[in-house]
Amino acid sequence: MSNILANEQIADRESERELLLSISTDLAAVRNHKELISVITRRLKNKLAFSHIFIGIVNEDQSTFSTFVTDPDSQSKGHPEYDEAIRSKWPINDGIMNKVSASSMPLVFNLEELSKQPDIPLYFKINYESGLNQVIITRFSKGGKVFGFWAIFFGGKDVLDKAGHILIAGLANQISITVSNIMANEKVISQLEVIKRYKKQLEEERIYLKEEIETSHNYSEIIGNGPEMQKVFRLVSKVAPSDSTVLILGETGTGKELIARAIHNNSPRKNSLMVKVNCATLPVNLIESELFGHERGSFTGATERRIGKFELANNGTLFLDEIGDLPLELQAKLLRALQEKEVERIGGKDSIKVDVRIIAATNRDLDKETAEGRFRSDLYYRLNIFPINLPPLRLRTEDIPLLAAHFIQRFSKKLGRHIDKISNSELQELRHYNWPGNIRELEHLIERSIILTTGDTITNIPLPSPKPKELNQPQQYSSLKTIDENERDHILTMLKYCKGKVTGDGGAAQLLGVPNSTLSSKMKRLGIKKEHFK
Ligand SMILES: Nc1ncnc2c1ncn2[C@@H]1O[C@H](COP(=O)(O)OP(=O)(O)OP(=O)(O)O)[C@@H](O)[C@H]1O
Repeated sequence: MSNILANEQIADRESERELLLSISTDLAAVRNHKELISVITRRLKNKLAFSHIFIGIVNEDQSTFSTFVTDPDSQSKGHPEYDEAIRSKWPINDGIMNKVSASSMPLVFNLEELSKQPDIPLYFKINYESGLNQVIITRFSKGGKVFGFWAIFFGGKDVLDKAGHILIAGLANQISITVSNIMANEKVISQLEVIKRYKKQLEEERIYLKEEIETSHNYSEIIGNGPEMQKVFRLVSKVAPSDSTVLILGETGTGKELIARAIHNNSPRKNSLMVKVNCATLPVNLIESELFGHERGSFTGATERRIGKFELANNGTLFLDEIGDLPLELQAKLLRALQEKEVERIGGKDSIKVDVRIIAATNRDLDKETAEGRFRSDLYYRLNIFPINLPPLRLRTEDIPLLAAHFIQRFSKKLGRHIDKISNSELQELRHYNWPGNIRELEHLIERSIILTTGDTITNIPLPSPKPKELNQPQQYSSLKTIDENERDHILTMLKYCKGKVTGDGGAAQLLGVPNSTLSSKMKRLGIKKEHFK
């Protein structure tokens, strides 16, 4: 008789060993939660006759645990509190899990008895209320640290003998290895996601830089032989080697960005980036994110984390173009960043140290803007450390022949033409024109002339013609007026001359050599309305 028992026990152990061996092969192939639950239910449900299983993982706080997987066919699924139960975080120190944590063997609990406790965790309560009677819970541990739990719920009572407990302990060991592999796998996947996001961001930055190089660096030659520009060049060479903040002032198209690049390229920061931010073209919240960056989800539309131009310019130069147009609420934030030399991304918690040289530019009269409360005086003082005034082209007509030759050479090469001269009479015309759009206007006019010219000499420059008398008189620009006032007067003169035509052929935007949108925004800013010029 005892021999028969011994034989049966030997046979049972054999079959358990086989089960452990074969399930370990299946578990080794598991990659995710779904496959894990599928192997456990497929291989063990009949053998152990359980009703429901649950695997929980200890959270980073080490004092709570959360669901890792549950049996999708559990009979407790219909319970009204089931969803809440599997979504919650549970304290380990609940009188049950802390006991399991301390035991190397599975522990058995009677759900009916547990349910009599006033503070029974919801998870046990709903399983009891769903008709389950017993739960066997085993800890998962690694390197002496408990990192999860495996709970097996049964409908009957006293369903497992000692051998069953030993089998569960053995299985728990194998399942814990699989769970830990899945967690490691998920960590790698999420890190890969982060790397992918960084890669995307770097790609965006690369595109930004490429565009910047294509649009600006090719045009880095600065022409200017006359005394006005020579004075500017002397200032540039004095200030470039230092880290001083520079404020470049001048009308539109006078070459402020070109000078900013020259300062950067002649500074010790030349091997890092000069990053440009146009403070006039973006709405407030976008400029803030443009300058300081944002964390993912910090505002609607912030689907990715993005670094700001301050960070991008670290160790280099930040060129704040149209600084006079920066909204007041951002002026305070900019001032703080300049003073503290650190920035905070929108939605971020930490400050990031930045080492950035600032060059700012504007065509506004900042003295007036400050006096009228549109520009913070403290920010103005902070920026106005080394001002450089760029003269308008009408005050340095001696540079016109060289500039014209420079642009003729550039555009005939670009357009594949062989034009290398301009007739004397046309050159005289250029010298007498008033250049409201300054060098940019000259640049555009020469490009247009090259397209229209058939021989090798430009004989006709499509200057606004017949030129309105007043446009040929530089003295109309009063040095007593502010840049804005002069600009307003000039735009009005042009609009009147064009009989109120703002855009299109022969319209004021074309004659001023600026895009339609630029003229419209200038008119808005300077308060120019239809009734003023019609
Ligand atoms: N001294 C110069 N020599 C050669 N090209 C110049 C010079 N100054 C300006 N330019 C050219 O004129 C155009 C306008 O210059 P830039 O964009 O630097 O002007 P800006 O003052 O920054 O204008 P805005 O105020 O409208 O931004 C550019 O294409 C630039 O290359």
